[in-house]
Amino acid sequence: MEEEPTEAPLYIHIETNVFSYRRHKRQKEEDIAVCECQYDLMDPDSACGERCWNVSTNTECTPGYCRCGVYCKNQRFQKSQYARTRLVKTEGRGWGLLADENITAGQFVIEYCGEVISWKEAKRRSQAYEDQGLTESYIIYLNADESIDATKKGSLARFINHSCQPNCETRKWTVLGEVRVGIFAKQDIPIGTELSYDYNFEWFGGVMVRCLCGATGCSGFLGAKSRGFQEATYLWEDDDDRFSVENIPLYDSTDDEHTSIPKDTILAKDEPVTQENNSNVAHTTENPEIASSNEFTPLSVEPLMASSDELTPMTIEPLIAVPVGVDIMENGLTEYGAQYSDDTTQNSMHKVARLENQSSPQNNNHHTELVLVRPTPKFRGGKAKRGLCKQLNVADICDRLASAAARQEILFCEK
Ligand SMILES: C[S@@+](CC[C@H](N)C(=O)[O-])C[C@H]1O[C@@H](n2cnc3c(N)ncnc32)[C@H](O)[C@@H]1O
Repeated sequence: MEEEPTEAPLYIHIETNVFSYRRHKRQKEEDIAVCECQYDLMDPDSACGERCWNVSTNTECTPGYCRCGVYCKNQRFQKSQYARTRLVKTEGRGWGLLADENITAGQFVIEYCGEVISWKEAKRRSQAYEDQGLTESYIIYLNADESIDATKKGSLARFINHSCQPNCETRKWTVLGEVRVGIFAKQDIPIGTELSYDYNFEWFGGVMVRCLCGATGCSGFLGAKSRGFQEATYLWEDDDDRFSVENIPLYDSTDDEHTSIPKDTILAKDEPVTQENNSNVAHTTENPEIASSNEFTPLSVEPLMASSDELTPMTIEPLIAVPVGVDIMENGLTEYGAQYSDDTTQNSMHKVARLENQSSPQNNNHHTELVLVRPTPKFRGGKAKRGLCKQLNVADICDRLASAAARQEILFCEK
């Protein structure tokens, strides 16, 4: 079925994300999540294994801040601890990536690296690639604001094809303050098997690609279940809010809305692309000691903006701390307590991360609503800034309401 590669695809091979439109974030010390693991020679899992807090929140340990030191096993993105893989030419689906060793369920296979770009830029590039007649798409969503474009620069993950019955999945991890996207094995994968994941959540919109994955129950097109696809093919009713902003999940791995751009994404004809480490046969990705960084995101959501002359001054309360602590009990339930205080910023962040995380790696089937626990904003002098209350002009607001009933209701309440 598979042929050996004949000619090397053109792209620049990278093993760390490239930041094209903004700087790489610098992690502040107070934002570093420090776990409680301590290496015990007799217990290999003690060095940041499944029981590590950071692992359970999809956060990598920060070197220098983990007591397990060099034994810490939770720095896989940072150390590019990839599975061994190699390129193959497939029939009808271009290049693909094979497992070049037996991979076990849950194993980190490879990071999806590319250029981290804004959502706007992704949209622009997607159109440009399409206009250039490029037939493969390499842009995936990292989060609501950013995408990863592996069209010109990327890791071998860019060659992983879609399947409606995939053996891998994407997961987002926070690494040194940046979100990054990893491909993880959903099941044991024997050597020589083609790797695949479901593009359904990553489709960006645009040209439809007929899916040739061959799976029973194949959805027919790449990303056919994605929001982008449905938006492009569905006739909207006015009151249809299935894809309203409120319904857009916050970021996360296998279940959230990644997006791969439409089909025609690729290299500018006038900008030839080169491949570092150029080889036209197999690329292996075993343990390169290089760091990388980034992740996916969904949806084309136009910001809800109004021009200033349409707006009545409103009371704007800063988002202030919910005065409770939140904890996850061992059984996965959420526990609320009164342990929140100004100096628990780090803890709160950790807890939020833990909540977010429940819907991904180890608990992919358990979707938990995100409970947002925002730390009280700190200001110089250590005092929290409280709400700035401006007076609402209720009559003016009412003037702008189409419904008389709503106007009356508001005026009545205001009285
Ligand atoms: C991220 S690239 C995957 C690598 C690509 N095959 C290559 O040669 O570089 C995504 C593109 O591969 C093709 N592709 C991936 N999975 C496919 C599938 N199941 N059926 C048809 N085409 C597929 C589509 O053209 C898609 O835009």
